[in-house]
Amino acid sequence: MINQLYNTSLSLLTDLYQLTMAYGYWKAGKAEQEAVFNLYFRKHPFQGGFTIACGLSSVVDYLSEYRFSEEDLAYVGSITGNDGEKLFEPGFLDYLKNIEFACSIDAIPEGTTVFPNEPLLRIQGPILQCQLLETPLLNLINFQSLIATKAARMRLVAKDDTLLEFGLRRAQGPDGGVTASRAAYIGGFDATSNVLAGKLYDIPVKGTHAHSWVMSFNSELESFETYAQYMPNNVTLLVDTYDSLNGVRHAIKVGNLLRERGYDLGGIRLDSGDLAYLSIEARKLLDDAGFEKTNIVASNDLDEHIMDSLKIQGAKINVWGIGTKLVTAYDQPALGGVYKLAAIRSESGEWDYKLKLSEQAIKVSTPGIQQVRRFKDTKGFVSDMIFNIETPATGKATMVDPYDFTRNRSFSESTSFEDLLVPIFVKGYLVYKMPSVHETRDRVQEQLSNFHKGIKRFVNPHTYPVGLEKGLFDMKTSLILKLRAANES
Ligand SMILES: Nc1ncnc2c1ncn2[C@@H]1O[C@H](COP(=O)(O)OP(=O)(O)OP(=O)(O)O)[C@@H](O)[C@H]1O
Ligand SMILES: O=P(O)(O)OC[C@H]1O[C@H](OP(=O)(O)OP(=O)(O)O)[C@H](O)[C@@H]1O
Ligand SMILES: O=C(O)c1cccnc1
Repeated sequence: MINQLYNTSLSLLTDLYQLTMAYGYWKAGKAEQEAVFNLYFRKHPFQGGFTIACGLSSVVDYLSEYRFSEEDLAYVGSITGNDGEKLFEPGFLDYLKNIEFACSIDAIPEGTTVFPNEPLLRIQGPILQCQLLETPLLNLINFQSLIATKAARMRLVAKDDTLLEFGLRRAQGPDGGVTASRAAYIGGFDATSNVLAGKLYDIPVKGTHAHSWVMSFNSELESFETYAQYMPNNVTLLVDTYDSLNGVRHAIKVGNLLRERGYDLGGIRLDSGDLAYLSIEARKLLDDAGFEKTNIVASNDLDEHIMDSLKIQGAKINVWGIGTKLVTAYDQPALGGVYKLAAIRSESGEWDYKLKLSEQAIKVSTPGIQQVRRFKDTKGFVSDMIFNIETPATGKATMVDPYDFTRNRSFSESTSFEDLLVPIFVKGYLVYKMPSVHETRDRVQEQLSNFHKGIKRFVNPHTYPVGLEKGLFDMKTSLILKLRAANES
């Protein structure tokens, strides 16, 4: 079943309602009408002050193979409605068969720090294609951005310590495990225990051993000696099977044997008990025996908050093994990214801007062909302005807080900036060279270092200013008024 999952075409990795809408567009003769959608989220995960964009590489892979196979079409053709009759006409299946991906996509590169309401992806093309892509694009970006963000939070606490991702066994299925390993690496982890992710994504793989190894021998010491004998260049010994500090003493004995053979004791791993107390005592034992360089690895349901607490308690842990709470994003298992229609090309060739109303201001979508301009000064990034590329500000740019129009900021023409969205596909052709996973990982740290530390704290983080360019704000406001008036009567 699992092999079958990964050998299949993934065009049907969408919700049925995307296909029914696509059918409707096709029947109404609107399939090729040009549309623009934005993919964005409304709130940072983990009550944090930043999010890391991740998943674009999977989007590129997905779209590079985008086509409906004969099997896909046979299945779609077999879907029935409430009356048991086929939902889709053969002519529509032929249309799907001949689909060639023809959209243009602009996106914020993976590894960039992003904020609510900023389009991570902008998709422009035939409305039928844009519609079919809503679900897979959200699936790919939401989860990976969530995990990269969680990992980046752990990196902030770990500082220069080593972070190992151990999550595969607790992950949300095979793909949840493999993509989480990649996103965790991008977010700042150093290695994963997930061998398939290592092979697929060129991520370093690392690991220790389990309790079962120790339990399979008559004594802990014998298990350590045997491990060291066969893998002298990879010895990190799990010491807590029976008694952690006694385990450390056994590890030191094995360390001395290793030294006689020209090797060294790489580390010990603590996996239960009071990790602050045990790591401090273990450090003393190791140092007193001359093993100052031996690592102390800790694992056991860790997250950024426990790590923080352990650091405050003076724990002597310098390698952190983290699984469940990272790869399942335990305290917030989903990023609420959405995909909203922002414009449709009218018959006269003009853009007809679109907006979704809501009772809640935060849920009113923003129209326009959006780009994000990130302004910076000598100390780093200062604010982001979302603007409509069809009506860019000339001269001084004014940015309005979308939730309080009395608050605005102006930027002179000389303020330096960077426009975040870059072309990925132009009318179906890939024009973007995907950076390596290692470059993307570096980008995360480089980006974060340019933001004020207030957005990186865990408790009541500072809200980084993101606003709408005044022209776009005014256009949105008048569209809201127009739609409210039209829907009142
Ligand atoms: N000094 C500490 N300060 C804060 N949290 C800690 C400390 N030491 C361990 N923890 C965390 O406390 C949680 C539970 O640890 P606890 O000692 O209760 O379980 P355990 O050692 O796994 O128990 P068991 O021996 O039954 O497996 C884990 O998430 C662990 O990471
Ligand atoms: O706690 P996490 O952050 O999820 O990290 C992964 C956990 O998986 C292992 O435990 P498990 O009991 O599955 O196997 P073991 O016998 O190797 O300890 C490992 O010892 C960690 O405790
Ligand atoms: O290598 C390890 O120590 C490891 C791997 C997976 C899960 N827990 C621990």
